Amino acid sequence: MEKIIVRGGRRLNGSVRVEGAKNAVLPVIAASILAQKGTSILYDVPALSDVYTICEVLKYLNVDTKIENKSIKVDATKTLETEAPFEAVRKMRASFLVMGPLLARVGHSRIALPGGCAIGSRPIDQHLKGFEAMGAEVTIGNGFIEASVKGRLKGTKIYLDFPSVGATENIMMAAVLAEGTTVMENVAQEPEIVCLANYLNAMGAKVRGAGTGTIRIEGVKELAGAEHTVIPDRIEAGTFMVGAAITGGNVLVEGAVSEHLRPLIAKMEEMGVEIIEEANGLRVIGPEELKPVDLKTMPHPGFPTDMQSQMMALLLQAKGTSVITETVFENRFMHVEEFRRMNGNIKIEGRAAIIEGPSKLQGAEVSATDLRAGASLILAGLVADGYTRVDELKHLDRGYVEFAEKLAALGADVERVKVQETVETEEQAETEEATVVKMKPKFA
Ligand SMILES: CC(=O)N[C@H]1[C@@H](OP(=O)(O)OP(=O)(O)OC[C@H]2O[C@@H](n3ccc(=O)[nH]c3=O)[C@H](O)[C@@H]2O)O[C@H](CO)[C@@H](O)[C@@H]1O
Ligand SMILES: C=C(OP(=O)(O)O)C(=O)O
Repeated sequence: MEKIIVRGGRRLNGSVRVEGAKNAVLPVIAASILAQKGTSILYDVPALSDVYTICEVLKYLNVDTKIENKSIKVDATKTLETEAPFEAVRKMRASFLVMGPLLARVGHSRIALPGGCAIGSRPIDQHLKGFEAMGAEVTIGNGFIEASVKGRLKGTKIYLDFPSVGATENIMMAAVLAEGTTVMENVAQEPEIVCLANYLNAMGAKVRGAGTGTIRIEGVKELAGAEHTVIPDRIEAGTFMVGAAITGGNVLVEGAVSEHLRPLIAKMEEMGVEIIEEANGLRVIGPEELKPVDLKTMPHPGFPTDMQSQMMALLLQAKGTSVITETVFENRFMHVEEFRRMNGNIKIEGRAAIIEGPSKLQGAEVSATDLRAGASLILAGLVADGYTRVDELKHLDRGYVEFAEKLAALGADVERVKVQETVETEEQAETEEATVVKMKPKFA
């Protein structure tokens, strides 16, 4: 079993470069399926387990991918398969994003139902509503969702009940090859949507309005592979910004785009954190004392749910009471129990978490309940007394490249180790200690 072990007490100093965004690269790789001719080359691709997972899904669909040095070549010119089995979809819900492109290009797709996940039930009704509105017939059975259309999908007007990021992306990818014009309303406005639209347009699509509440797509007959650079990861950037703030450090987060981080910057400044825009990123300087704030997670440009647990770690260090309300996911407070193990003073009331600070955090054995929780527990460990050991790193590896190594380069006392649990009998337990072997992360 692997763990990250942190010893609290060091300030972060120096600079760190953010990777390409996980939540942008996954839909972009899925969109590559739409290219009937030519090869796509994507740049600034992060070495995350999720990227390998989506490439595995593409392999089932007979799409070739080749990862090389932060770039990836995607060739979708062979005859496509249209079925993605559960073993491909279970690791990552974003695998479902292949449905829109398949439906658009070959008129059929059968994808295993993604199933539940640590942060809530996460239905896909809005994706399906969009496909059906464009003329697809959707059936659900035996753990699969099957969608098919005779001929091409038809452009239409679609109003989403909620600005779902995944539904906006999936429907947008379906609509680019539809006959006629599709107008999507109440859509997600996240920077990752704009990144996807730019890639689709580079492939020959006609998408307008991405980044606003209404997207208008004129369907085209064919798309070709294109080159595209993935935007910087605003959540990884935000995580390091919190790292600087929580330790009272001074860190330049290279590649952080202030426009993408407005809600986080606003809240951190309210807390007394100094954030300076520099030519190549954002400099974050932690104050001696942090002020409490209230925040509510919302679709972009509201406060991102993917930064909720990191902000909770920070608010545990603020002097006074803060309230975080989670409105995007129904069950995204699993990390609270883990923070409590570290002596964090947090109460849950429905969708709100009430945080009393400053909590004198103590190192403890904790589990990453999801990928952001993993990062947040490590952040809390940076200021806790003694050693914090975080396990379930498979979640962390979905969203962070070399997280421990990057923190160590900023001066944190942190390392990733492999713990070989060799203890088999009680007798052995008295004589043998678990062996700790330092190792590089799996996806470096
Ligand atoms: C790979 C990726 O980009 N993941 C991000 C994406 O996830 P994802 O695309 O899954 O998130 P959505 O925006 O779709 O989900 C937001 C909310 O809408 C609900 N919903 C969604 C679709 C649907 O058909 N029906 C429905 O009810 C979900 O259950 C959830 O409560 O956006 C989330 C919200 O910013 C982020 O936390 C995730 O990191
Ligand atoms: C919830 C997240 O991702 P996913 O939608 O891939 O589970 C996340 O990135 O925090």
